[in-house]
Amino acid sequence: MSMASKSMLNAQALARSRLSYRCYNHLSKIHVGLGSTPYSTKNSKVTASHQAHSLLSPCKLLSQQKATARKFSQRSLGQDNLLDVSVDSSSGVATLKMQKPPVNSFSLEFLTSLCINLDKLHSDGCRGLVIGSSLPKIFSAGLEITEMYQPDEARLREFWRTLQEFWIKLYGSQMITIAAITGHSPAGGCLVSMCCDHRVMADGKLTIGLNETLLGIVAPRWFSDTLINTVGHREAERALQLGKLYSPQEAVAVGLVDQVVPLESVAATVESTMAQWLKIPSHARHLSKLQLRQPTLDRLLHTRQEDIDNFVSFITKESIQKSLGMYLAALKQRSKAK
Ligand SMILES: CCCCC/C=C\C/C=C\CC/C=C/CC(=O)SCCNC(=O)CCNC(=O)[C@H](O)C(C)(C)COP(=O)(O)OP(=O)(O)OC[C@H]1O[C@@H](n2cnc3c(N)ncnc32)[C@H](O)[C@@H]1OP(=O)(O)O
Repeated sequence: MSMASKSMLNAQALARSRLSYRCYNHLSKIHVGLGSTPYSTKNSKVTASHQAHSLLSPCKLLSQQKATARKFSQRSLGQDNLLDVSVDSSSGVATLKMQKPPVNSFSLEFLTSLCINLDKLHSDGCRGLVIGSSLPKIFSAGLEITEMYQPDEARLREFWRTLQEFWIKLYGSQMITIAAITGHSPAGGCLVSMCCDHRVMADGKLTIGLNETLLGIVAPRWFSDTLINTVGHREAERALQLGKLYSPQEAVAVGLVDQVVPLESVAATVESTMAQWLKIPSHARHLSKLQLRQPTLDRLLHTRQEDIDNFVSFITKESIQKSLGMYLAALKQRSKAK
């Protein structure tokens, strides 16, 4: 699709959009709440009135996110249930499974839904969060490349702002966060898992890493900061330049993931790790996390607009668009050849 026709479609979508945030929120299968509020769990049933309650209850949203949801909700209407979220009533631990076939790539709508759900879980008082995937062999393929290829600029800006928002929320989250990496986790997928406090990866023919340079693009500073904080400066230096995708065994050896276990043991390992973390006084644990992560968070928080401008100016360069186009074509070709 040409840039002009993509812009026109986006303009039409914006003009048509009459949907409220409440409609948007129906996209996610979420019924959460703690204490006296009803919620859906593996252990408890959800009644119709419970569902109505959770769908109607107001969420704490930044005004930016509300605007995003209103602006672009039309496009996301065809995609149901991007996330499967449940809360265990006894432990207060939420499980959020990404289910956006084929590869859980982060589009604007998906990122918005993730932000909304993080806010909701936090405001409902969840103590822990497990992030996983419902798709076999895929954690997440990272950013939706078509968001960056021949983009509409307004949408591109919103896309990046929402990614920043998601990273800020997750990296500094008060909840104990554990990534259950049961599939490939390149680029943005790796970033999301690195935002978590602990990573459990399935063994097998899977890869994880920041491979941006293989696409001809550069991981922004906050991606590389996150990697440096995870694996150390020297390893990050090599990995970022080479666009290194690690096998699970390589990833555990450099500390990119904390545990590698057989696929069938991932859930139990995550559960027992979470149980251990839950024993630590929450306030002290979160403050300790922030002591280490706040400087990294601040770096982006103080330069958000500049970061968006840099991203837009970089990604819309003709040479970068050409690289992205070639990478996308190669992906499609490989997929067709299977
Ligand atoms: C000095 C100046 C500095 C300035 C810096 C400023 C700003 C920074 C600028 C830019 C940074 C932007 C950051 C980007 C981070 C990213 O996340 S980019 C995305 C990177 N992701 C990848 O490279 C993963 C690509 N995908 C794969 O390798 C494989 O799909 C997989 C994940 C390993 C799964 O393999 P599998 O065999 O199961 O599936 P297929 O390959 O067959 O794919 C199925 C289907 O999905 C499509 N697809 C795959 N990944 C993506 C994607 N990320 N986005 C969109 N579409 C994707 C694939 O094309 C197939 O489609 P189909 O052919 O239509 O079936």
